Amino acid sequence: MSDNDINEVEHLACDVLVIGAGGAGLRAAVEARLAGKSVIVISKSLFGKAHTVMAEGGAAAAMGNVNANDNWQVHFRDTMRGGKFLNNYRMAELHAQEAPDRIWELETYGALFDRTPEGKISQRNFGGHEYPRLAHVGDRTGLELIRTLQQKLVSLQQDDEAAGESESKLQVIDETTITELFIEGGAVKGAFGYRRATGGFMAIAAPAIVLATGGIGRSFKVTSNSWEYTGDGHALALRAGAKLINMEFIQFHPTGMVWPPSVRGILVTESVRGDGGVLKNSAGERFMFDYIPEVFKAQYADNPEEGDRWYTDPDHNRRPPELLPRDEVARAINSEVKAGRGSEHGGVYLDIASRRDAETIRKKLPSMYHQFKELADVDITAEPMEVGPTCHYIMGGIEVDADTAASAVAGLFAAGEVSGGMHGSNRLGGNSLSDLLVFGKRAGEYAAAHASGAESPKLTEAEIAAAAEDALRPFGNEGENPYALQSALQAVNGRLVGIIRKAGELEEALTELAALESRIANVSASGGRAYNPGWHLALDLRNMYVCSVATAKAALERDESRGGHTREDAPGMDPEWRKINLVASLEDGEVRLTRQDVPAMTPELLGLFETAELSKYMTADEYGTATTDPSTTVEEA
Ligand SMILES: Cc1cc2nc3c(=O)[nH]c(=O)nc-3n(C[C@H](O)[C@H](O)[C@H](O)COP(=O)(O)OP(=O)(O)OC[C@H]3O[C@@H](n4cnc5c(N)ncnc54)[C@H](O)[C@@H]3O)c2cc1C
Repeated sequence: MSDNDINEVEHLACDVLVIGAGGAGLRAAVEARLAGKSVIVISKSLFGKAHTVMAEGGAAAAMGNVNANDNWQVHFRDTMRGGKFLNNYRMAELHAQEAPDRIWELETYGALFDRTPEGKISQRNFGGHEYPRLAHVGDRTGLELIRTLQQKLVSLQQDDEAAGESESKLQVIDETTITELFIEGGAVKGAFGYRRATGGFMAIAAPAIVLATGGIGRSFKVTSNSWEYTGDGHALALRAGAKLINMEFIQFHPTGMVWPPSVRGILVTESVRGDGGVLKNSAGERFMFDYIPEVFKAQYADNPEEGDRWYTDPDHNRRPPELLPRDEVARAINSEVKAGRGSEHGGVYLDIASRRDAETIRKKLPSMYHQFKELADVDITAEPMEVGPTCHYIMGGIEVDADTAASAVAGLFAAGEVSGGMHGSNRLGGNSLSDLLVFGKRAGEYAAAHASGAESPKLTEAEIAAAAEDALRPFGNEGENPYALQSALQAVNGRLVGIIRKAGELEEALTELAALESRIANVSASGGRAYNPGWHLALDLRNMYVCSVATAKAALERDESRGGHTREDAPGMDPEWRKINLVASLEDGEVRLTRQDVPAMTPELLGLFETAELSKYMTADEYGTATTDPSTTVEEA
């Protein structure tokens, strides 16, 4: 039997297919199974190996365990401020309201969070959050989250067995990459993929699909993301007819490792700053005090003494500027390095050694301690770390309905990092783990509901054969090596679409990307189909390409600076741009951009902010109708 014999295709079927086994995918799978549906979860990497497992700092939820003043309204306000008011307000509202329940629910599934002295779930400070809000397990929160959700999956499988089912109705297939979605009449009906280990093909019929594939970070060389984050879900959705929004907004986390070169980009958790670490330049100055933007001046300390007092007395002092939202801190580091005040290897210093005792550091930041000791031979209890910005997260993603997580394609849902809107132009730390729990659950629930009313779809041999032919094309090509092409793509993005952008450079990026298009279409793979990472990368490249074009086009169009999009030639936020989402779709294989209104916040939610604050972001006609209720002002709510 030849390699590409159609008879080798495995045929599977389920009610709800979940693509991605990170936090969003697993939470969706649990919900869909609890709703009585048969579920298949597919994961490109090993089961359990997802971004979620790498999450360090914690999950943001206004439980009020450490500061009783916290509540969903304060969390909502922080999230909108962090996103510079471009967020889909309804997603931010649902997220703030439901995150505490999603965390407590994890406890009922068996999660063991760190505790306060009174025995409640402990919560830590993070940038942009007014109160300590991140439920955590040391600096290994994602590991506990994934462990717990996997355990829940196993218990649901055991329930199936106890109920006498011959096979569980919740199946997990790992090391399998989905390369195509099947669409008929504007609705999804299944997916096609290959097993990485054997190269064998698989076709899965399903009336409802949840995309939970994470981000795009591997389109940049310096990134905290791992190999599988190649924008697959974003690209699958585009090709299926769904839309992407806000693709210009990419988060460069301020603190990645910068030395040695082999580990450049690996994340240094924000918890280091949340737990007292400060940023210094080569002159030993705490430079963040020079970078507090006008819109945040009221909330951040303007001197080190007040900033330091805040750690023990947050009710009477303002936060230190090291805890500004990530976009602000990343830009500040970039400016210090550019001004010649950087560290030896092109970053700045992050110092916790002079601020906390060695035992506290080792207890609160065990992974960071080991990471620096083992990878850089630096003892963070005795010396500062060298850090610099690293591509970390994409705020842009599949446009979804806030309540149902449904995309524009019938039966196609999205949750977690692959979806867009929730975080506006910049995500606050900790808001991703809570986002994926809240919207993972919703996606599972509504996908199950969609499947209930749907007929079992049929996949045709012709469409399966076409998907197989596409997947095998690199073996017949005589083009370039996929690794060389990935490097070329990363170089364009890093040089021209990075942390600071200019119109001329973005135009250059689009020209260079266009030149890469045919080279990527002609990428070649050699060898057999079993365990062939070169072939796998060849298939991923077209996804990275289309995401990169969407980002560069939107970054060129948005001539203002906001959150994770900084235009040197258009500094400052423009209130007119705040009203606009840039929406990408695919027409005849080309990425097209359209402008779409950002949904207007309800008067009740506008009323949670003071007019003076809204006036910094919005035009007068937008906030003019806001009635500021004195009982819910920024200080009191
Ligand atoms: C080092 C690090 C630390 C972080 N710390 C925090 C933190 O403390 N708090 C916080 O809120 N956020 C944090 N984040 C961000 C957060 O972890 C991620 O945004 C989040 O986990 C994304 O979850 P997800 O479920 O959307 O996707 P992921 O967890 O990324 O999972 C994606 C899944 O999709 C699969 N997949 C991808 N493509 C395909 C395909 N084609 N076919 C089949 N499967 C596919 C992958 O194999 C994987 O199973 C951190 C991120 C990193 C990198």
